[in-house]
Amino acid sequence: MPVIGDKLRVNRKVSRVNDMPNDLHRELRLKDDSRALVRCERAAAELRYGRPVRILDKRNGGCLVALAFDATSPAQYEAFRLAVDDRHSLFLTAQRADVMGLAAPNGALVPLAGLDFADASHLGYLRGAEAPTVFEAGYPLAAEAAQLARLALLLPVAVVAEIDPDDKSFNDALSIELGDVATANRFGLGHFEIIADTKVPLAGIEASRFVVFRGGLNQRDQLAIVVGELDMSRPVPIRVHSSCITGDLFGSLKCDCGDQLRNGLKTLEKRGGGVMIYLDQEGRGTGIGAKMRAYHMQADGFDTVDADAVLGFGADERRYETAAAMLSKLGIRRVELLTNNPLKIAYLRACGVEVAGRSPVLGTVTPQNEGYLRTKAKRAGHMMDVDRLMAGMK
Ligand SMILES: Nc1nc2c(ncn2[C@@H]2O[C@H](COP(=O)(O)OP(=O)(O)OP(=O)(O)O)[C@@H](O)[C@H]2O)c(=O)[nH]1
Ligand SMILES: [Zn+2]
Repeated sequence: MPVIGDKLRVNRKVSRVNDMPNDLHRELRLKDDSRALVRCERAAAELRYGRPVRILDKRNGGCLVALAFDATSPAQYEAFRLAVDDRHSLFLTAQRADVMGLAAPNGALVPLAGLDFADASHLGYLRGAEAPTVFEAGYPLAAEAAQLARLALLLPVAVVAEIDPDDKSFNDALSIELGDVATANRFGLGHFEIIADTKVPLAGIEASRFVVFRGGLNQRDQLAIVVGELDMSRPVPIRVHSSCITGDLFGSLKCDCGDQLRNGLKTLEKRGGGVMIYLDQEGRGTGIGAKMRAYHMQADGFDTVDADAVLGFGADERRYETAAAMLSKLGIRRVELLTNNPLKIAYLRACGVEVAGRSPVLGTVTPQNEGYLRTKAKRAGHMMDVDRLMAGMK
């Protein structure tokens, strides 16, 4: 791959730009969409440190100041409460509101006046919280705050207060604009460069290369493992796998991910060639922290979907623009997808990938993962017959 060549080209460009200061400024200026992306990334970092962020509705002149409750300390909560004169509310997603018995399809805003940090925690994400008697329907600025928290891999629960856009008390808070998170998601996931393409022989699969992509949201590096030779004249066998640290790496018995990863690679090898796209989407896009909190509830009998809903998440928070962009960069248009998940097929198609066929990819049923597999089949429509799998094991 011409990675070193690419680097040289970039260096030549930089030195040319250095000779011409005006062009340098033009090169470094951000375009509108990437401005939204960078605003979101910076603001997400602020939220993770428990700092407030302003969300502006430029069209209607509104302004909301928000904290991600998940990353807020009691002291930060108290400072915020004082700064907004107790006019703060907790924004809960529609899923969390539903768990609490509130009919709020756009999410719910629960006034927090008089409630302390522990009360707010109960309302925000803990189990068995009593439904509040007073709440308002959510609105887009508040929902944007929760989406930004989600982007920061925090629970989608925001402490919010409306302020006058000219209010100076939050002057040093970073601002995003309404709609920025959607723009960031759209724009941020489609732009990739291959920065390395290196042979890494795997046990039993010696002909494999690790291709590293850079770009997208947070400029996070993403990985494709190319097995054997790709035959582009036919649909290319592809596994799009979301990371599961517990299963892929440590052999957790609670899911089938590790088996699917290894069986998927074996299948690609048997077919003579294919690609494993390994996406940085731990816990169906909720992050390892939320996934472990959800596991904690599963130990008490919640299934995987209900546990995620308690934390405010939808049944599947993943996105596949990244996978589509990686496939396109590899020159792959038509694929045979190794999956049991009908939604994954639908999402990839919606992102422009031509899914010409599907093959199942299965793992072993264990006493610890049986419930999880049944839930996948029952609630997410996975094409997998758990009883047959178990009968086959006997
Ligand atoms: N939130 C949450 N995520 C989980 C749980 N168990 C596994 N996961 C995540 O679920 C995802 C599974 O990803 P995949 O194997 O790509 O996809 P899939 O939806 O099972 O579909 P297949 O293509 O048929 O395997 C990974 O991101 C895991 O980390 C759980 O109990 N809760
Ligand atoms: Zn797993």
